[in-house]
Amino acid sequence: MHPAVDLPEITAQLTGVTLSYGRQQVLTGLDWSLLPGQVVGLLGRNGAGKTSLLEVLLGLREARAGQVQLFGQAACTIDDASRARIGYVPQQSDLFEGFTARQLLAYFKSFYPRWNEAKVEGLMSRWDITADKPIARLSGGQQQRLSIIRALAHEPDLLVLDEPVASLDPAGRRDFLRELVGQVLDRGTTVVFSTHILSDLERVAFNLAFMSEGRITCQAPLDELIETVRSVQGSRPELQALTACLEAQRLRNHVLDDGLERWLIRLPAGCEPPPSAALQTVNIEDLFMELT
Ligand SMILES: Nc1ncnc2c1ncn2[C@@H]1O[C@H](COP(=O)(O)OP(=O)(O)OP(=O)(O)O)[C@@H](O)[C@H]1O
Repeated sequence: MHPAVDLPEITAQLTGVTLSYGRQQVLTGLDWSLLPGQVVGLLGRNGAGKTSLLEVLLGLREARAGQVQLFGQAACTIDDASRARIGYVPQQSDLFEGFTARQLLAYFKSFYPRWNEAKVEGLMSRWDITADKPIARLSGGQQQRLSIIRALAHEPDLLVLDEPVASLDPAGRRDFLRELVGQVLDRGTTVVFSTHILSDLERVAFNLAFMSEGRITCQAPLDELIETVRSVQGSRPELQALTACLEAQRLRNHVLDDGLERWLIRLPAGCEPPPSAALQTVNIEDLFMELT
């Protein structure tokens, strides 16, 4: 008999998730898992379904089919103690505009067993948010920062951010990313956030999850993708033979005007293809264009 192994609890697990709005199918049998301490940048074109996916993940929207588990419970019926382990910054800020920042934070503090006042005070002063001004009179970027502070304050185990940096200036984005990384290193928080700003992802070398046609089509650390994904051109039989010989996985293929094809392939770890294979390296923008 094997000794019992203490496996870490999976933060979130989605299996065969399907979601439609009327006749429009947005999630199509999507599988995804998030592990403790993972920082995942969710990438997809406008309208790909990122917000819908994050809402389903959090149990805010019910999938038509499939299973969504959060901390080992069904996401739609999660208990209060587990819900308190989640921090969420939605794309549309839901701050109460009549409140001041101080009133808003005091209100939310009352819901959580854990609340890091020192972190709140530190971020409020570093991010230049006036505590006693009505939220409606803060700028869009300041409101977004306040929303991020609110989500970080109770030290969540899962932090979900839907385009959190959209209205932040470059200095604000850099500071936010530093805070995010600090959060993960200090507490092992699982973080998932959607973004269109690829340079921010390059700075932190997160895991990237690419969304296309209602599914997560590829997820891996950025540096691993840069190391292993290649573009190659040739006739279909040549490319078939090459990928078989290298034991590579085909991620995408395009038929070119001259009858040749261009394939995006993923090499197995440690594979060193011969120079004659003429493989081209790719960058993060190529990955976005090809995989979303
Ligand atoms: N409440 C809704 N009712 C009907 N259709 C919706 C609803 N919410 C989203 N959609 C549609 O579902 C699709 C996916 O939308 P979603 O907002 O999830 O995409 P997204 O990837 O977050 O987009 P973006 O990058 O532009 O924010 C879109 O075609 C959108 O029009």
